[in-house]
Amino acid sequence: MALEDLGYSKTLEDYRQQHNLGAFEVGRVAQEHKDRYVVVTDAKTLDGELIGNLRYTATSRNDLPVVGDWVAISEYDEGKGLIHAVLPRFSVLERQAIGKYGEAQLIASNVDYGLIIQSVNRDFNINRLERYLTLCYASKIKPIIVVTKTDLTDVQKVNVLLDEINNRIKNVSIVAVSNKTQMGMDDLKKLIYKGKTYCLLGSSGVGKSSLINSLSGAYLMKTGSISERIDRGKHVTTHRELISLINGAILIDNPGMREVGITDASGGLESTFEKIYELTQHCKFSDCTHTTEQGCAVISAIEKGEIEESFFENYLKMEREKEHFESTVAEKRKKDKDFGKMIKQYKKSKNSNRN
Ligand SMILES: Nc1nc2c(ncn2[C@@H]2O[C@H](COP(=O)(O)OP(=O)(O)OP(=O)(O)O)[C@@H](O)[C@H]2O)c(=O)[nH]1
Ligand SMILES: [Zn+2]
Repeated sequence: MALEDLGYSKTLEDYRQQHNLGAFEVGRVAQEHKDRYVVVTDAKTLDGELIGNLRYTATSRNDLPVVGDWVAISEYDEGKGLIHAVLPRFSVLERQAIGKYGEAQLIASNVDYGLIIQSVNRDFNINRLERYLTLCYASKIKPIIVVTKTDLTDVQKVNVLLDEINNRIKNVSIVAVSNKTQMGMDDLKKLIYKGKTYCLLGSSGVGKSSLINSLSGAYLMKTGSISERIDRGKHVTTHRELISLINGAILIDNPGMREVGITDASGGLESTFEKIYELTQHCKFSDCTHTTEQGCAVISAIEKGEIEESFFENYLKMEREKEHFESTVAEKRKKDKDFGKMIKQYKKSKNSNRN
């Protein structure tokens, strides 16, 4: 596959030349295992390992390749490659590291568009939609909202849902589709662009696997809830994380992506809740808490029906979470720093004892 079809760009090629990486091949990381990476180049698929220098100079796991990364690689043996460098990322998707609150873990990089999926039935939840939206904005991923399973309800109900989304969420494309009847799929396909990378965000069972099948034009994914799959006693046969879509686009679907929640969303909230940020500029008091103050522009907008109260409540909830997350990150950094200091002190005293 040509590198451009995998999403390779002139910016990356310029970087490669400027950093004397021209002697190596370039490829895109399609899978990440413990110490090995499956890398796709224009000619073949390589089983890549990191050169020692890359491993030892990495200051954190985030300096190591993730799915979606572009890397400089050389083939040293049939099908085996050495990864020399990770090219700059234009977007990263991260999530809170499991069991380590306040720490982010990279899931994928260089994603252009995030398809935020919700189904019209019980999954539909506008607050959660804003959560995924914020995650996209924080990750520099352009969001597209996809409402699935429209065949399960009537057109009017779908329109009510679409109105509800349109009232709260501005400047984002919204498409309603059915994987079953393929209704609306042509509209969605118009938003799938050549050489661009997509990811799917949404709860379990909303139809992500079915959508991959619809958008790849192939039966790549077994669908059905986890229990359905266990009943059938079968799992997805081939493990793919970098998937070719119609129109020459790419989709990243790795296990981490399916569990993504919200991590450090600073920056993202300003975009999702732009209207509220605008209003707060007009509050009478600069330290307004927007709860009981006279002259609060937010309260007044809610009273006038200009914004929904639930929209504001979701904003407050997410702001609080963000603050909590940021404070745990700060605490963790401080702890690490204190620990570093302690080690230094210990070494110093050991040295002076020796003298
Ligand atoms: N009626 C209807 N059913 C759908 C549609 N899309 C998916 N389904 C069904 O919903 C169930 C879940 O679909 P999946 O595509 O496996 O959902 P998923 O989001 O990939 O689920 P996880 O793998 O658990 O994350 C399956 O039984 C599908 O057949 C749709 O548009 N209409
Ligand atoms: Zn206020």
